[in-house]
Amino acid sequence: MATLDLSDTYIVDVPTIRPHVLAMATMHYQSMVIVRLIDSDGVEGIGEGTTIGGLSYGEESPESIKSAIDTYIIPVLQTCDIAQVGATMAKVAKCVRGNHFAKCAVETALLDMAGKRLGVPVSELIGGGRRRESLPIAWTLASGDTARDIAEGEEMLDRRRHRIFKLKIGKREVREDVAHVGAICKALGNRASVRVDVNQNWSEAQAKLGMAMLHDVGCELVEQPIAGDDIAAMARLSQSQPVALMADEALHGPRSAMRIASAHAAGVFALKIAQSGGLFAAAEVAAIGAASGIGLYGGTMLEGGIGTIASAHVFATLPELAWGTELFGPLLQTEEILTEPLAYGDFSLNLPKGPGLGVTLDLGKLARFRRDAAPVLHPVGAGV
Ligand SMILES: O=C(O)C[C@H]1C=CC(=O)O1
Ligand SMILES: [Mn+2]
Repeated sequence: MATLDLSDTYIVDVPTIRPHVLAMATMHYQSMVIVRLIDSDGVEGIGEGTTIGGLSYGEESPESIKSAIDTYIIPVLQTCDIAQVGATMAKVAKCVRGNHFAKCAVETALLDMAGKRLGVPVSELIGGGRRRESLPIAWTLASGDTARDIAEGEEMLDRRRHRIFKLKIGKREVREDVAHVGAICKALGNRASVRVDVNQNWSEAQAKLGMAMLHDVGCELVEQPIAGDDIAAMARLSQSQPVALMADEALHGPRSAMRIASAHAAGVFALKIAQSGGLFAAAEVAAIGAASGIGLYGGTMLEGGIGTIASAHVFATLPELAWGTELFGPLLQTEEILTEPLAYGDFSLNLPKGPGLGVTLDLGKLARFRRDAAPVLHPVGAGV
């Protein structure tokens, strides 16, 4: 039996190394919600709930994630034996609808504590346990400038950090975007895999044209070309276009995964722990995808070190991960908020072997970056 003794939730704003240009927002910093729990035996757990661009990506914002945790989820935890993670999260699900990012942050912290109590990594508490020690890591080229993206891609190849590149498109005219992708495919040639993410910004007609043209210039995968709730149109595109369609914003946990799989509306799933509603739910999405012959990809919400390693623990349990992962979030930030940075190298991320998540929060950095204690001055007009 373990009861919750102490908890706190922080919004942490860390600048990005360069502007990150997406169809719906340009990021100059990343805002992460960090939760810390300490139980009656003094065992500590940490979790993260992070979205992109305030409310421009999804239905939860950093502020709503913090408020859902503090106001509604922590009081439920106070009534539970938090050593029983599954039972605790089932009770949370009964009391709090939706709020997947907030639930994911809390479930992460509970699993971190459970792993520490049992002396095993979190990956051993998911599915059949860990099957791989490292994961391939893609990088997103999204400076907004083709020449700069090519130079960045070359640098990543030289440093053996990434050889899978995702390009963010959907903001410009379709033909302009395809020219940008074509130039990058030509420059990086057969040394890299080039994919795109449209973040829902095309109409079906634009997607039909764009996907056909993207296939012709050598792009291997098109992520969420149209609205994620238009499953029928996703199915038409996925079944008619030669390039693979990956579902991202369309996926909100096992039931949405089942709907997309049944409709043959995607060839690939972008697995995300936060969008799925937690680590267990993400593993269920993966199982539905795998059983339906859908390729799997380990996605990110550009989390920092905690959310990134939590995702890695889940992805490391998967038998097949045909499209690799994009767990590069901490590398997009100027500083990591962990005492030891995550182990990137040789195009991969290596998993920690220690109990729980296997990472430690740097309390000095937390104090420096937390929004309430150290307000950050953002450039005027930059926003998110
Ligand atoms: O997939 C998304 O839409 C979010 C994210 C993942 C990589 C990146 O650059 O943005
Ligand atoms: Mn995406």
